[in-house]
Amino acid sequence: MTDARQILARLRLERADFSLDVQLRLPGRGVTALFGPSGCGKTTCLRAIAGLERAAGSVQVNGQLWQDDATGAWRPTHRRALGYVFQEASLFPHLDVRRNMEYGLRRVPAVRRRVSLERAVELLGLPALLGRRPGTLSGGERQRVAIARALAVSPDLLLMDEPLAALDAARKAEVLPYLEQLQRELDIPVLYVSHSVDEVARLASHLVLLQGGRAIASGAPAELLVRPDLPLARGDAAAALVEGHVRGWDARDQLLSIAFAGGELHLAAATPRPVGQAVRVRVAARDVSLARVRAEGSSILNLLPARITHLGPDGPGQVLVGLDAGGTALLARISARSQRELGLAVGQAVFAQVKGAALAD
Ligand SMILES: Nc1ncnc2c1ncn2[C@@H]1O[C@H](COP(=O)(O)OP(=O)(O)OP(=O)(O)O)[C@@H](O)[C@H]1O
Repeated sequence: MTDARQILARLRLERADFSLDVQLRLPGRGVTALFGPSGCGKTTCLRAIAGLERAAGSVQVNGQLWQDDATGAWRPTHRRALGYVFQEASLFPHLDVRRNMEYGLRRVPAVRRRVSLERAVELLGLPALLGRRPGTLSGGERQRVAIARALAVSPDLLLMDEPLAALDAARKAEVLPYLEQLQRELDIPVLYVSHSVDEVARLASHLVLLQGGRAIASGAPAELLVRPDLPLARGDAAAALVEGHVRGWDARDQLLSIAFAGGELHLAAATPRPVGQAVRVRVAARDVSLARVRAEGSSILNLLPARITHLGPDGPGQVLVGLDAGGTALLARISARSQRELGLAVGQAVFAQVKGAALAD
């Protein structure tokens, strides 16, 4: 990584039945998702970076040293320029939305204010809610206030701990576009704890996989999601992330065409998207079948020439197949019988038949 903007953290911490031992080198911009099963240490990592938990090691955020045990440097949490958003918004019930936001601002010197309160209010769509008390807001609205409050302190790093986990699907869908918007509009790096692959696929530009207090992989989501040696590529939820751009929309058939390195994908879509817009498409492994020859007279719209890069068992009677479609990695989950009957082997050219695909955003 040559970019001077980096987040570096070396964190070691021992508990009775848990130990954290990670060395993170993360991009100093964009959204980095910390992903892993319950109890793997995601929250502990975030809290240690914030200085809420005392881990041994060092923390450096885009050139600012927050902790360095080698020199004894330690900035307490209130002197780290960070915003923290929790699963549940912890707002003062007796203050209206504006006062809740102003409360967090008292400690921020005027010279450090890069994001104005008005800007944060506007980015999270809150102008109409400023006079309301938290008790009168929906869960999604409360969480938007919590995010705006964290932004208004002009943080150098925004830490978000499962900010959508307490919301139902409809409220999640309401808040997600705001998270995307603030990512587009503000240049503030975000560490985002999640155990939802959907959120990672949609928001993350970098992904760290944690397991048992260790970082087992760190890299681009599209690469890690399909790595057969990692848990994400296993099981029924496995899906590849295809990065491409909108080529067009067919109004009669309500189909969106997405161009990507391996060809073109057609997705059902009721509304058009601007031509040229960058999009991510999720292609579930179970929605990809394989053929040795180009199928004729098939109802499958998406047929992509690909080469097999990996073959391995994945559960009873199932095989995970890694594919390279013109430089884009895909996964297929097929039956062991099909693999045998088709005589599939690594290196072979096949046609990937994609039955379904969905925009990740
Ligand atoms: N205050 C604490 N005291 C003792 N053990 C703790 C404390 N907080 C967390 N732990 C333990 O440390 C380990 C890591 O917890 P952590 O909350 O970081 O996991 P997580 O990946 O964020 O989990 P989840 O997805 O369930 O929130 C777990 O075994 C947990 O039980």
